[in-house]
Amino acid sequence: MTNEVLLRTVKLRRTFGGLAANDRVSIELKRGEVHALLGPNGAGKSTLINLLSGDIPATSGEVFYCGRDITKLTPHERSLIGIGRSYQKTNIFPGFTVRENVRLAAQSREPRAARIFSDAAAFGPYCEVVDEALHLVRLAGVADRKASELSHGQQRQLELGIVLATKPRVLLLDEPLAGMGHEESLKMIELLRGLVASHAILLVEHDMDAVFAIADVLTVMVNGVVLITGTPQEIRASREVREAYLGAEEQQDA
Ligand SMILES: Nc1ncnc2c1ncn2[C@@H]1O[C@H](COP(=O)(O)OP(=O)(O)OP(=O)(O)O)[C@@H](O)[C@H]1O
Repeated sequence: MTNEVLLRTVKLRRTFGGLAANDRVSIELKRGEVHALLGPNGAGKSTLINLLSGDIPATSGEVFYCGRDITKLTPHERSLIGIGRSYQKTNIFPGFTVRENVRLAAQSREPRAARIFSDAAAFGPYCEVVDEALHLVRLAGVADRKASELSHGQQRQLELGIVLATKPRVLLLDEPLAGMGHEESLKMIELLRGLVASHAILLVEHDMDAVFAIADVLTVMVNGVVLITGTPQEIRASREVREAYLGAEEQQDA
C-alpha cells in the first residue's frame, strides 16, 4: 500500500535578487515517511522549509496540501490546516511551565488571539490535546516544571510538543537534533520514529549518522535545485551525490 501524499510542491522557485535559492523544486511528503533534506550550506534547505510553512512567499510554482493549492496561504492558515513547523531558534517561553508552553500553542488554533489573557478555566478544552502532546514527547512527568529548568534535550522535546499541540499532520523540522548529545539525539530519533505512522515528517539535519538512521527518503539539494530523491541506500550509492555534495563541501573548506 502506498502512503498518502500530504504535501507536494510543483516547480517551486524562490529568488533573492538575482539568486535562485530554490528552483524547480518538486517534492512529495508522505504520511508514514521521514523525509530528510540534505545539502551543503546555502543549498536552499531552509528556504524550502520556509516556502512550505509559508514564512516566505514563492516567486513561482505551487504547494499542495492534501490536493489543495495552499501556495497563497499565510503561516497561520497553514498551521490551522495541519502544517506544523519548528524553528532553529527556540520558541519556548522559559518562565512558563512546560504545560503552559504547550497549552499556549494549542490555543493558537483559536481565532481570537486575546484568549491568551483570559481566565485559566477557559483552557479546559485544551487539556486533552495538551496531555497528548506532553505524552508524545515524554514530558508528562515534568509538565509543571518551568521550561528554563529543563535540560537542552528536554527543551528540544518541548519545542516538538509545542508543534504537536497544533495537531499537525505534516511536521517541518529544522535541525531537531542541534546541540544535542548522543543520548539525547537517540531519544529524539526514537520520538520522531514514533510519530511517523500518523505524520509526514520533513527534516533538515546536519548529523549524517542520525539522518541515515532515521530517514526513509532523502532529497539532496545543491545550489537551489534537487539533485536526487531516493532511499538511504540509493543516496549512499550515488556518485553524483558524492561528487556534488563533497565537491561543494570541499570548496567551502578551501
Ligand atoms: N532572506 C534572504 N535574503 C537574501 N538571500 C538569502 C535569504 N535567505 C537565503 N538566502 C540565500 O539563499 C541561498 C540558500 O540559503 P538557505 O538558507 O536556504 O540554505 P541552507 O541549505 O538552509 O543552508 P544552511 O545549511 O547553511 O542553513 C543562500 O545563498 C542564501 O545566502
